[in-house]
Amino acid sequence: MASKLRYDGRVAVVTGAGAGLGRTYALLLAERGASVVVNDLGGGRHGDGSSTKAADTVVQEIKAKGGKAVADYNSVEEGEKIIQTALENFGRVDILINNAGILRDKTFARISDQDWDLVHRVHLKGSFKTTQAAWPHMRKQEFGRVIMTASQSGLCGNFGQANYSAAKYGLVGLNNTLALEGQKYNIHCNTIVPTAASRLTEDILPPEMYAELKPSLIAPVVAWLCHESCEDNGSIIDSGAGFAAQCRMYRGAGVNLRKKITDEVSIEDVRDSWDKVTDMSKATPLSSIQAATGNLMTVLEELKSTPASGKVFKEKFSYTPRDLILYALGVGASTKNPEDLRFLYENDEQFAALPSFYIIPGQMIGMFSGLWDNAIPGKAIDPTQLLHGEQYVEIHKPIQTSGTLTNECQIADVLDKGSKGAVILMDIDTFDEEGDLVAHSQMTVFIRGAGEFGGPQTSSKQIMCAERPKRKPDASRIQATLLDQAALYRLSGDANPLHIDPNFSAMGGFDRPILHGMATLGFAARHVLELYAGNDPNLVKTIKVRFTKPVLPSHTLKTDMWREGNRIHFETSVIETGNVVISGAYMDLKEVQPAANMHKVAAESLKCEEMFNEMRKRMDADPATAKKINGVFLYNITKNGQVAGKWVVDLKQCKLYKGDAEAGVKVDTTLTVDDQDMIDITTGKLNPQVAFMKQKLKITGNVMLTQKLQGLLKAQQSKL
Ligand SMILES: CCCCCCC[C@@H](O)CC(=O)SCCNC(=O)CCNC(=O)[C@H](O)C(C)(C)COP(=O)(O)OP(=O)(O)OC[C@H]1O[C@@H](n2cnc3c(N)ncnc32)[C@H](O)[C@@H]1OP(=O)(O)O
Repeated sequence: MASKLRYDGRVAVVTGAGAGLGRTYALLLAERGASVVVNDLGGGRHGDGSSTKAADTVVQEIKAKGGKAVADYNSVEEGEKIIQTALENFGRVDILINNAGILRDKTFARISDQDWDLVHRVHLKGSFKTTQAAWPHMRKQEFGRVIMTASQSGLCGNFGQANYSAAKYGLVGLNNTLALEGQKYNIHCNTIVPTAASRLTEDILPPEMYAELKPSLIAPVVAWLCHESCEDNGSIIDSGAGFAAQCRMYRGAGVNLRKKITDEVSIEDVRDSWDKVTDMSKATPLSSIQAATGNLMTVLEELKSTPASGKVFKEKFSYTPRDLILYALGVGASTKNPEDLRFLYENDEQFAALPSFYIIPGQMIGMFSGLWDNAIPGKAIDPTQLLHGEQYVEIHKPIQTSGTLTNECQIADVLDKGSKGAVILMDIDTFDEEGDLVAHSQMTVFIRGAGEFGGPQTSSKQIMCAERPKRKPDASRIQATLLDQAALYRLSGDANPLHIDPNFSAMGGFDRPILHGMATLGFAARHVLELYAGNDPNLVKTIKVRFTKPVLPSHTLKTDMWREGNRIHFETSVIETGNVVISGAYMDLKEVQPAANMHKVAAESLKCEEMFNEMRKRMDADPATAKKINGVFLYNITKNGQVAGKWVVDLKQCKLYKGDAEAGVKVDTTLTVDDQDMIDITTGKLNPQVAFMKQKLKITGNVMLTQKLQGLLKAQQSKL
């Protein structure tokens, strides 16, 4: 067996050592060689009276066993006198066990000032006075072991002991700080939380338990804490009945009540986060004040680099009929379709906003609110790498044709798409002047190269696209965009230079400025509206799209549609490239109203596409002929002579462009396409527009006709 721990040469002061725990400590330490000051005022357990008997008896006991001890009868409130006794009798003080205590139990309402003060004076002030008197001697000798005596009544509370609990918990605080201040002088301060049979507990604990709570089962724990080889400092040890355990203050993982460093905290924020505030499942010990406050520093640092998620930005957006008309023009509404007058003419009986216009008020606010600053932790947003990723809108109430709307925008989430980029989800609620919700939108912005910041890859807040049916489209609509489509669209508020400035778009990696995603969406949504909602904006409930490839102004858009109940799935591609540019898209309608001319519109679109495809096939099959021909104009002329569509077919590149010279294609000939048939201009039967174009562009050269075109031409010629 290892040698017994000894305290030879050590001088121990034990307060309240006349009975109970104090007496047992004194006896044990003396037995192991310490010289002991047995302090006891000899009063009652309520702090009344005094007598020398208690201390004297213990001193005699010690001496009878051959130990060294001296009695002290001072009150701990005069702790300096007790320490003086140690110095005078033994020349030093090494160990101080602050054990003396009294009770003045009363329910809180009945505690008098005297009850309160007396308990505090004995426990808290007494420990302070005695320890402070010993402190300089311990510092000087660079050794000290101090014990505070707390209680479960302090740690947990106990009915009828408010004064005692407060004093006992106060001793824990005193212990914590003395442990820090004494450390460098090898003064260790620890706290015992005893549950023992003593005169303080004899009528509090049940008799069967009282018998088991012998002070002698706790004394070794205290003695160990007082030994020079014990390195604990600041520990709080709960002990009783031969059991001992460290107690600690723990703190839960907690929650940041603010979303951004500039935010304030509201009472509602606290209420809404309360579950997280009080969750102790991931609690860790509060080991030091540095660790505790250091954690707050970490929280602050995180806040500084946290996206503005959660912060609501409010701003107003005013518009007039002019804005609705300009927007409609920007997304391809045209007077050539009389049905479109309701979006283009303020005196039209049904004049209204296009459904996709409901996105505009919020999008503009979102773009300029500064909400994006710091959106991606640790990354600055490079505007040249920013692309509109997805868009959702849910229309709740029709807007007037002019007015002021209020938008509330907030970042819903920021997603990490690894090496591809970051995705910012922004939610926007738009309210009218009556405070009614007009629309809820979600705008998704893709920032290329801004990923890998450790964020989530997906979000439950993202409104998802829907997969289209696998069958062939139920209907399709083709419409060419203008070369100046982006220049026109940007007048609706999105002045992003990506859509107009060649230098800026080059920095973004594009050959020339690209079309706004919202312009493409506007075209596609109009196509669906026209074919499935009778061009009635009031039938539209929701629109959702994903922009999958950029569109260039002058590209020809083809929107394929699939009806599934009141949901119209759609997908938009660019005829010239074959690229799908909008996917996973849908429009939910209150009810479906197929266009009266749907069959015709769809057939017309398909005819154009078919023609184009035939030409491409022919080009592939006959490259020799193809070499001789640069381009062909295609005109879609309605019965009343209006040009409903015009394209340049670049036969070299096998691409179809919006039909004017700026597309950069040398045109060899022009074909006009009637609603039904086609006319070869070489017959001389030119309509005025084609003649003008031919003259203007000085068209000469070969005509290349597909077999189908030749057939149609023959039929037409025979009619003529
Ligand atoms: C403050 C200012 C606010 C500004 C708001 C907008 C302002 C406007 O002026 C800007 C515009 O209008 S830009 C024009 C319209 N948009 C476009 O042209 C973008 C077209 N899309 C693309 O080029 C690619 O899809 C591309 C590049 C976006 C992604 O393609 P890839 O890099 O090849 O990525 P991919 O491998 O397909 O997918 C990687 C992960 O990202 C998700 N994802 C893909 N496309 C997305 C899109 N469009 N939107 C949202 N998420 C998209 C994928 O699902 C994938 O995620 P996961 O790995 O989790 O499956």
